[in-house]
Amino acid sequence: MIVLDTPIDMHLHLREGKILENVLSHTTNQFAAAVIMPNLIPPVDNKERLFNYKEEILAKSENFTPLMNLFMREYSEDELLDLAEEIFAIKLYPAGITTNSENGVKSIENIYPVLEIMQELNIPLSVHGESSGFVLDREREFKSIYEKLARDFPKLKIIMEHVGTADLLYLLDEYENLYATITLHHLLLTLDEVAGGMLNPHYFCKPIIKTPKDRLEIQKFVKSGHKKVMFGSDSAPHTIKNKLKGAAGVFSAPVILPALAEFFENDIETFQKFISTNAIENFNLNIPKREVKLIKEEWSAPYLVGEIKPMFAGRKFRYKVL
Ligand SMILES: NC(=O)N[C@@H](CC(=O)O)C(=O)O
Ligand SMILES: [Zn+2]
Ligand SMILES: [Zn+2]
Repeated sequence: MIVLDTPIDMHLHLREGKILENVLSHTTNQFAAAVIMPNLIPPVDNKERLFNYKEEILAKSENFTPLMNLFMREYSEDELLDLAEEIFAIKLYPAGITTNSENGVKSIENIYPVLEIMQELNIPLSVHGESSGFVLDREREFKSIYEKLARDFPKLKIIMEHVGTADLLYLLDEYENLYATITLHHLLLTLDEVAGGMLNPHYFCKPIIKTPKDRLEIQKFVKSGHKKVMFGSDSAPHTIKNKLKGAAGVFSAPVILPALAEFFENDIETFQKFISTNAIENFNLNIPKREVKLIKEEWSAPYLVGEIKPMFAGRKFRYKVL
């Protein structure tokens, strides 16, 4: 049996209404807490929307702590003073770069005053780091922006979300204030699973899953137990209908712990760091303790959750969440 202490998903999309109802238990079965992304329509970028969204999640879950993120815009100091205790971080989406990011940031300079205040108030910055260049180069092209942000705001904790390009990981040891989340799909898949055979739209996401070399480096960082590397699923449900229209996002929530248990087999200590301890220590998180257990028993991933097709649909795993 594997016993995990207080697993945390540091990057999660739950949506609202019916989709939220369908997907939420797949996360709360496995995680004590999750960082909830704010890219709804309209975005979660004010107190009322934040409170209502958190309420909706709490009303439909038990023993689960949603750590709320705000959608980046030009906030005033008063707004942030009021909200600082209510949020985990503020999420920066470059405008138009991913799902529901049309209201995102057009020029990073515009939000420098906000970043200044966040640094003062100790509010972390979460970033979807992609340029608008060639699809495989977008994360690499964002590297200099991460470096500039890290230098200009040395006390601001900056999370490079869903890192899929090895080059970004090397920044972790160069800049004290940079952190990274890693998804299940960037850890286990390559572009071959997306487009190497029959096109698999269910594995299409931003940033796009990259090369075997990137995957190998990501796996090395994760296996090393690097303190600044944290699990963030970026589980991003879209209905099959929308996936077939080209929506970006992998719905991985149902299979996370069984898949990671196989990946980490025999190294539960590193599994524990990646899935919880690193995040708790990096961000001084205070989450009610909850143990999650896996037993060594064959388990099949669901084919369908509502109208959403999960990652590894129907695949057999050697571990089952109790
Ligand atoms: N990762 C994705 O491809 N999609 C996410 C947005 C995001 O995290 O960029 C979504 O909300 O669907
Ligand atoms: Zn993103
Ligand atoms: Zn995301």
